[in-house]
Amino acid sequence: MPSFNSVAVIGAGAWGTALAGVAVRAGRDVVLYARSAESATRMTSSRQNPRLPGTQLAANLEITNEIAQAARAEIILIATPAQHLREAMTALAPHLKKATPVVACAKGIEHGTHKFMTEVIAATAPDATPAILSGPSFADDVARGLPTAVTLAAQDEGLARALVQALGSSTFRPYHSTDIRGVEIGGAAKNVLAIAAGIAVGRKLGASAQAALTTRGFSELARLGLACGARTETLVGLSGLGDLILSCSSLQSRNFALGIALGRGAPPPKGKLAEGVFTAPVLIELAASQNIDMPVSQAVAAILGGAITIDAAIEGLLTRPFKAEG
Ligand SMILES: NC(=O)C1=CN([C@@H]2O[C@H](COP(=O)(O)OP(=O)(O)OC[C@H]3O[C@@H](n4cnc5c(N)ncnc54)[C@H](O)[C@@H]3O)[C@@H](O)[C@H]2O)C=CC1
Ligand SMILES: O=C(CO)COP(=O)(O)O
Repeated sequence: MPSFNSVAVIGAGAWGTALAGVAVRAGRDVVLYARSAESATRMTSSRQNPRLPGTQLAANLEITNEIAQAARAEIILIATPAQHLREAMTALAPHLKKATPVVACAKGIEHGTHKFMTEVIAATAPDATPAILSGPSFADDVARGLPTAVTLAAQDEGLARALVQALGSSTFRPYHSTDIRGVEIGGAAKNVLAIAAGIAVGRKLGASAQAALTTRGFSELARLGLACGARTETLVGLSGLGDLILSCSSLQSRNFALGIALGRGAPPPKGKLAEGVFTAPVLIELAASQNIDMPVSQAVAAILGGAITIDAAIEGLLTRPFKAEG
């Protein structure tokens, strides 16, 4: 099993900064890459990141604006938004050493190409080794050192284990897997379903409806996952059901919070990345291409796209024909 000592995190937003802290806690040499030279300089002197208020950056965390410096690390974690992954990888790829593990930490599916996160990595850096990290984990919780568990998948089980050893600690517990596709489908779909759960809460449909929507949401996530080759144990694990439960029930979730605002007819929270908005149209295109019925995700995509009102979408879901559970 390889052993790794250095980690670079690309993307100095909330999640990238929290993950950089994780790697420091695990005892690695860590560099955090910020795209803007100005924010790299500011973070270096203030030891704060406005995207993660209240978190003191570790004294030994290096912050850089030089992509070539970041590319020298033995492990790369990419924590940009999903739709920015290709751009970040394109800048990084020419500097990477062969076979460097590049771990996708974003949750989404690429517009236009329908590519999952590790597929974008493989397309932009064919000599790198893609992996994925996903699970129920708010950046703020992770940055505060609260206990969290996630799934970390790579095609090669030995590599997945080695990445877990390099990043894991008592408060950040990755479970290793080789089911890359299962991990990335769970992370992408849960954001769309969290918007639906938020809408139900914002519309005051009640706790029972919230539980029913979350469960039926899981059912469609699992249908798509299985059609795409994911394993059941992944779909019911941390990166699937675990993250879905968190995001469909916690006000900390930006996707859930967006749904609540929509349900109330209030303006969406400002300056907050809600990946489900970008994932919804691609997710339903992907589902259609696999002949998979995803009524809840379809309703979210139609609401976000302005094709249907929230009331009409709710009516549509409630009047679907009765059928066997599954
Ligand atoms: N915030 C959270 O609690 C969690 C977020 N995630 C996922 O992580 C991803 C990022 O989310 P956040 O960090 O919360 O968003 P954010 O909006 O706080 O930060 C995104 C960062 O990416 C940077 N960025 C954008 N394009 C870039 C590029 N080409 N090169 C380098 N940096 C670039 C931006 O400058 C910004 O600093 C999303 O896919 C999200 O779903 C996953 C787990 C937890
Ligand atoms: O992915 C997350 C928790 O696992 C963060 O959720 P939001 O992006 O909805 O805030």
